[in-house]
Amino acid sequence: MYDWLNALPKAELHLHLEGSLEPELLFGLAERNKIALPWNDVDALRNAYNFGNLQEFLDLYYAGADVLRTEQDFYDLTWAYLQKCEAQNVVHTEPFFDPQTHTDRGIPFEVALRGISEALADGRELLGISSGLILSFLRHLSEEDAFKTLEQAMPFRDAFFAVGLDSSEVGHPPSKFERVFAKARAEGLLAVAHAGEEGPPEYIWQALDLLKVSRIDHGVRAAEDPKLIQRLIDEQIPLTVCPLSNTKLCVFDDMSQHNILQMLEQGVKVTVNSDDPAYFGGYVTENFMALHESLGMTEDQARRLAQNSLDARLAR
Ligand SMILES: Nc1ncnc2[nH]cnc12
Ligand SMILES: [Zn+2]
Repeated sequence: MYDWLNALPKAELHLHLEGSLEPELLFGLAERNKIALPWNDVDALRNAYNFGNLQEFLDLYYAGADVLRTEQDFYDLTWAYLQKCEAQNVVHTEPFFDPQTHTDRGIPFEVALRGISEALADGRELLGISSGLILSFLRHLSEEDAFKTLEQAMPFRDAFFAVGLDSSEVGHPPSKFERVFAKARAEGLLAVAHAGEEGPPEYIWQALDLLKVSRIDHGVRAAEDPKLIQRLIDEQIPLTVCPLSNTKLCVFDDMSQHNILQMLEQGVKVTVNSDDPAYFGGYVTENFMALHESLGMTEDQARRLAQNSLDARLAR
């Protein structure tokens, strides 16, 4: 089944580039940039990948991203991810880039963006993988900070097709960024947002009504609100679901409890994605495989999930 799932053409619509930083590359970049790490070796770092919730993961994820310093580092990170895409027949990808993770440490916006954009261009040319980049705001930071980030991005407007919203969800509702998203949309950017990962269904309503998103990232807590589920079905709003992420971050205690196939059968436009594959134990194919092993996902269901991902592409 693994090889069959791997060969299925698919799109990835929920991937944080910083979350694809494998421990081996992390150690390699630390050595190249002469950065001392708090872990003795790759195995010690991997052993730290035990998370009780989203925040515990984010603390390690931001610490890991500190090894990314130069344009070449961002190129290497993105290129390594694209090679995984090629190996798993991911024909199209729409990754997130969180500039604040880097600008707050003194890395210029354009250094990170240039490395990422060059790798995506090479991915198109050399691997035939189409892509579009999402400028994502860190929601634990202020509205003012997000406005500043949007302003920094404007000289590079054409490098992005959408804005997104990620990081610590609870306590940072979409409403906090209503005005920033309005400005981004006025610039012609589309909008997506993480909502209903750890946060309540109300955050999904806000993302739809206040941020006017075209897609919801995660959204698994929509299942608690039948009216919301009906709206997602009626309007065919895609959810970018990340099964291995949800179990690693204890959104579900076990994969056997995941609700993605239930939503699929209800008619919700759900897709399968890897979120932060280096930290959660696998890329897109491993996420599909986990659904097969723990939930009995059939080939027909896998085909529909893959087709949903191709239908839900926003970058052209
Ligand atoms: N799963 C996730 N939720 C929110 N922010 C993130 N940043 C990276 N991964 C994330
Ligand atoms: Zn995410």
